[in-house]
Amino acid sequence: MKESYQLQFGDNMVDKRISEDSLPGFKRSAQEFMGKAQSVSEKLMLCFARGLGFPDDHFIRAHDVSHPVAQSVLTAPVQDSYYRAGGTHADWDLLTLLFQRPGPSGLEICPGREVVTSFDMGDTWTKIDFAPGDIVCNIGDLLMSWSDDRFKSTFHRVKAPTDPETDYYGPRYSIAFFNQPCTDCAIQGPLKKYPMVTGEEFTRKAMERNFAALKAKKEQLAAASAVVRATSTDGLQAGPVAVEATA
Ligand SMILES: O=C(O)CCC(=O)C(=O)O
Ligand SMILES: [Fe+2]
Repeated sequence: MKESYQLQFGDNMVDKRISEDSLPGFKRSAQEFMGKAQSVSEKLMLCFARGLGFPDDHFIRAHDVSHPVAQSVLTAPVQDSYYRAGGTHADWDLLTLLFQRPGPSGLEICPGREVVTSFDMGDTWTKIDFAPGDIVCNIGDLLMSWSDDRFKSTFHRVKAPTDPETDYYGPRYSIAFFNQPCTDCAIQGPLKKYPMVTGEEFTRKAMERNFAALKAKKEQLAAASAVVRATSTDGLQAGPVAVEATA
């Protein structure tokens, strides 16, 4: 089971906040946390902008604080599934900051992944262990596109525990801070490899692509399990025939 609570800056949260009565102090500490996550993001945005030859505030202006979404994700282990949080994916935003306490494992990344492999077949995964105070920063598809593919988005997954010796089986809490672009910003890399799109167009297309990929993956899994069912049914039918033959 996976449960998540989403927080945003500004008016988007009016009427959606957990009330002060039910969780005293939560609003204040959540806002403080988001402000800090935003300022870490802006420092990174400045570095990436400089690296690409853009003005220092190029990405910062395109990520007005009324747009980013911080998503707090609570996941409990699904022991019979290879995937836990949402399967293999790259985020579609500019940068994602990941926060979690040391201990609960699961996050794995695939650095330098060759895009030629289909989804995660044959990929090599690296486990990420968090030390106290660590923040993991994943590059998203938006930065990949905005850098003319110079910075590759990070494929990652949260894997279900399979090894009692090394894996964590308890409830898993993590916070992802997604830096999503303003709807009206103009997105194009310095080399103009891709046509210019607005933040709204980029996000809409990324969502469409992700949902199509998810649908294709589900269909592929359904087809694979149909083959397994058919094979095991064949096996059952072969049993009595063999018994009859030997009887
Ligand atoms: O829970 C995590 O560590 C990662 C979550 C994630 O990849 C996502 O929400 O996009
Ligand atoms: Fe992610």
